[in-house]
Amino acid sequence: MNIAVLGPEGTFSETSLKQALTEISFNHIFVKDLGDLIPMIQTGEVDFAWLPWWNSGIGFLSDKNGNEFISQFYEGKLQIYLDAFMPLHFALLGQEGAHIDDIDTIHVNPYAQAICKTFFKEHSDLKVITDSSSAKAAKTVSDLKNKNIAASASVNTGKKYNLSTLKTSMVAPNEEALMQFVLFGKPESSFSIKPTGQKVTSLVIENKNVEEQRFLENINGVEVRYSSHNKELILIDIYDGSQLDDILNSINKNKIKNLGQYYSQNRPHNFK
Ligand SMILES: O=C(O)C(=O)Cc1ccccc1
Repeated sequence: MNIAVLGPEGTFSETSLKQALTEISFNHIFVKDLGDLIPMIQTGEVDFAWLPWWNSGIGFLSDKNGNEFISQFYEGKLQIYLDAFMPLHFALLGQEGAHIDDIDTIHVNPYAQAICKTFFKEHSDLKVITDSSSAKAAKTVSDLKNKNIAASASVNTGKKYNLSTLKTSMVAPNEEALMQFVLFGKPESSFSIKPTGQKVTSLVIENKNVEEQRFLENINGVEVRYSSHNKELILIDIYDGSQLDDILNSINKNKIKNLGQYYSQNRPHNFK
């Protein structure tokens, strides 16, 4: 089984994929950009791909053109087969011997600035350069060998690229950066794994005429997440035994797309 995932070696995506799929053997194929994952599925180059989908700090993720992946799932023929939640520990990494006060430039993935808001507010003098992934940022900084340039990626990824840790966490305590990754593919793909975790059905609903968008709420035990860019899309995750009728009655549903029923790993309890 081939799974496309964001590279190079050491991305948060790769780490979470390996943690989520310990039971089965698979090959991972690295892509350079998150925007490459959906096309890899559509052209049939791979059957499955692993995508960072939603984050507790920034909501649904978008590609570099600003298109939310949830919109692309809503419009395309894609299904979720599994998901997993993992906290992100962005560390500040630099050359060996560098001191945090030496740093004037930082390489980050496109989402780190929004996720580590407090850090970047407190260090507004830093020049920020965006790379396609945290591991790409670490690799670039390692190759540059300049004591003034740092990267943000995990501590382990720093070790992989011979960088030392200048600060173990760039995520402020009040910014718990929980990331939801999903394994997705075409609806006809077959995938079997021993079920663990919470059984979930995800629906995307076009929600026209909604005045006020909230971020995440729990209505009668049903978790509802709102897309922030595309004001018309909401995601509803239904758990076994939940009351969905009230919600479906309370929204003006034009179209519903079922993204599939799957098992969810490490889903936080406050989602239920
Ligand atoms: O850059 C990485 O390491 C990724 O796996 C992608 C990603 C996207 C958003 C937050 C953290 C990681």
